Amino acid sequence: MGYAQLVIGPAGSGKSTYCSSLNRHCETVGRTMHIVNLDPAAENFDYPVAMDIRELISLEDVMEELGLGPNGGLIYCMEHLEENLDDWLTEELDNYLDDDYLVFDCPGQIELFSHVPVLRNFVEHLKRKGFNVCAVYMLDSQFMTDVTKFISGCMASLSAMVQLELPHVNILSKMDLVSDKKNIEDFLNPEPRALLSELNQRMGPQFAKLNKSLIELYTVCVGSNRQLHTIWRRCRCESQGF
Ligand SMILES: Nc1nc2c(ncn2[C@@H]2O[C@H](COP(=O)(O)OP(=O)(O)OP(=O)(O)O)[C@@H](O)[C@H]2O)c(=O)[nH]1
Repeated sequence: MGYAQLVIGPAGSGKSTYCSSLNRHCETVGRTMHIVNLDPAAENFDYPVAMDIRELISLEDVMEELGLGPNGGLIYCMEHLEENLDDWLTEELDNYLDDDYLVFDCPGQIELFSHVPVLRNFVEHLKRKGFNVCAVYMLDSQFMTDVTKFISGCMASLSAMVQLELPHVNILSKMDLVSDKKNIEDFLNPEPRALLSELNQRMGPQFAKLNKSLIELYTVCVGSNRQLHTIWRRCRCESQGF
């Protein structure tokens, strides 16, 4: 059985940087892993690319030939990938042996892990090929600096959990940019009533009922799935000067 991480999260949240850090870490501890680029728009890589969606289709070609914009073009590319799961992906996966560890660096379009079924079907295909898959959700630590951003970050991550139905780990990126780390501690294991009271203070009274429902949802999710809790990461990017 092979193993796979699907690295997802909003655009610019640090997915590629995480893949690169993970690669350096594995090199240091003598473990082998292979990083797959699933972003048809990606250009530069700070890690060795084992498999690349751009060998199948590139965003630039799609935009030029079909006259699509960057977002529509990307969805087109991902749907093309979906159509080629049994051909291109299967052939590529055949190069990997049992026990190999693949890390998929995904595009950041939120549609892919909220409602467009491409990634879900991609995961199903990996599972059929004998891979044990988990999702790694990158969240910019700026989402942990106030209650409204925190709720929005949790909801985006929750939507990926519901859509993909995978073991799911949240990782906070860009911790080096947070000046007040104490503030983040407060959000790592928050008290629902305190969250609600803060939300109500931040928003107009007409949102009180919505706020209550959101916090109830948050409480149910955290209660039933401890994985919603966020693991924070101090990204070690010394080589990039962070
Ligand atoms: N300071 C700091 N910057 C970071 C960190 N991680 C990523 N960045 C920067 O954030 C920007 C986006 O990082 P990427 O790793 O390209 O993010 P991504 O999620 O792969 O981006 P897309 O592929 O466009 O969705 C880059 O300029 C990175 O150098 C971090 O831990 N600290």
